[in-house]
This record gives sequence, structure tokens and C-alpha cells, in this order.
Amino acid sequence: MTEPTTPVLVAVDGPAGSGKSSVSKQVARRLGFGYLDTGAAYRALAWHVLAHDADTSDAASVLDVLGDFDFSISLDPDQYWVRVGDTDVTDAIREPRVTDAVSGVARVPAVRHAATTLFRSLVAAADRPGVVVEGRDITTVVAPDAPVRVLLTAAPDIRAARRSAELSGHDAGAVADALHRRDAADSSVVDFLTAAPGVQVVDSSDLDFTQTVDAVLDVIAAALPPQTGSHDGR
Ligand SMILES: Nc1ncnc2c1ncn2[C@@H]1O[C@H](COP(=O)(O)OP(=O)(O)OP(=O)(O)O)[C@@H](O)[C@H]1O
Ligand SMILES: Nc1ccn([C@@H]2O[C@H](COP(=O)(O)O)[C@@H](O)[C@H]2O)c(=O)n1
Repeated sequence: MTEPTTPVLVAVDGPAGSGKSSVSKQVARRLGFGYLDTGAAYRALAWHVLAHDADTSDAASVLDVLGDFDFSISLDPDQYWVRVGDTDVTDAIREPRVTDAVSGVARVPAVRHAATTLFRSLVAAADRPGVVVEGRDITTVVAPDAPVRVLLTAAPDIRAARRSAELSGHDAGAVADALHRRDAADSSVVDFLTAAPGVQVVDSSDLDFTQTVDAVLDVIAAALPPQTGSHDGR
């Protein structure tokens, strides 16, 4: 009988719109790994605080509702969902009102501590050979000892243009302002704009989506033994 092994953790950080979610999800598919969207947990908590009509910028109000925050998330990159209690919030947590509020809840130290513990336990319980975990502090706080750590970047104007292309009907300038405002708020709490020692930078400014996925897979292939995962070679 073989002992169950701890899943390999691939840590991916980066600023808003750098491609963390889309690229990490595709990398996970290609390797047969799980995919953990840590931003979804902070977004779901912001949604939960708003559902209580509480103030997301007030730490005491956030902590008041943290006690009954019943969060669950799928690690299957092909069946992605996020729930709070019985409510599916997969789409709701992407609404601008949640995006605008999320940095407020993410700056509360007790929230970050609880989130870090949750992320580590989700990875440990995953039924896959590895998990691609993406966020802002994965390479530095959640999994500083991960065998693969990547900072995924792209020039600010390119990230804003990609986000704007997703949000048809929204003013491009306002979308860019919101994205840069969120980066400024978030980077005052954790540094995801510069690579920590040992973290590999993948700059996708001049890469298309497929090239970016391949660049991350190359970093993983260089760091992990070849039998890890089921890289389909596409
Ligand atoms: N290399 C690339 N070339 C072109 N478009 C890309 C590339 N990488 C990602 N994209 C697109 O950019 C957009 C933003 O990507 P994504 O949502 O994955 O970013 P993110 O870093 O997870 O953002 P956020 O932190 O705001 O959730 C998506 O439409 C995605 O398809
Ligand atoms: N490790 C993380 C991940 C996310 N955050 C906060 O959540 C927000 C939403 O993240 P997305 O990746 O879904 O855009 C983000 O703006 C941060 O406030 C975090 O603090 N740490």
C-alpha cells in the first residue's frame, strides 16, 4: 500500500489583471493539478460583509461577521465554483461592488491569518498530485517554501487593457483607474510587485495567453521531477 503524498504546491502571485487566474487554471488543467483561487476567499468574505450591510472598510465590522463565514471552493479547474453557506457566489464575487470592497477586508490581519490557514489546509487535503495556488502573498507568506514560485507580471497599461476588454460597456479609463487603485491598496499590505528571492518572474507583456501558459509550464518543468503531474505536452 502506498502512503498518500502531500500535493506539490505551485505558487503564483501578481497584480490585478496579470493573468493569474486564467493562466493558473490552464496550467492546472495541463498538469492534472488542482487550482486554488485565493482571491475568491477574500472576495467571498467581502460579499458576506456586504450581505450583512456591514462596513467593509471597518476592521471591527469585518471581524464581527467572520465568525459565521461558511466558505467553500472547488479546486477542480474544470468545475470551478465558490459558495458561502448554500449560496453559489461564483459570479456575484466578480461584481464591481465586491471588487471595490475587497481590499478593505483583505487588509485585516486576523482575516489574512485565517485565510492562510485555510489555504494550507485546502492544499493538504487536495486529491491531486499538485495544486496551483494563485494570489498576492502565496510566494511569500502562504507557501514561501513551495518548490515552484512564480511572479506573473505585465505592464500596467497592458493589464488595464486586458481587463477593459473583458468588461464591454464599461469606461476604459474608469476600469484602469479601479485596477490601479486596487493594486495600490493591496500592495500596501503585501508586496506582489517585486519578486522575493528565488521567485521566477514571468512577464506576459509581450506574450499571448498560450505563450504565457507555456512560460509558466517551463518554469515548473525546470523545478519539478518529470513524472510530477500529467503534462499533456500541448
Ligand atoms: N498573456 C496574455 N495575453 C492576453 N490576454 C491575457 C493574457 N493573460 C491573461 N489574459 C487575459 O487577461 C484578462 C485578465 O486575466 P485574469 O483574470 O486571469 O487576471 P488576474 O490576474 O487573475 O486578475 P485579478 O487579480 O483582477 O482577478 C483575462 O481576460 C485573460 O484572459
Ligand atoms: N493571496 C491574496 C489573494 C487576494 N487578495 C485580495 O483579494 C482581492 C481579490 O483578488 P483577485 O485575485 O480575485 O483579484 C485582491 O484585490 C486582494 O485584496 C489578497 O489580499 N491576497
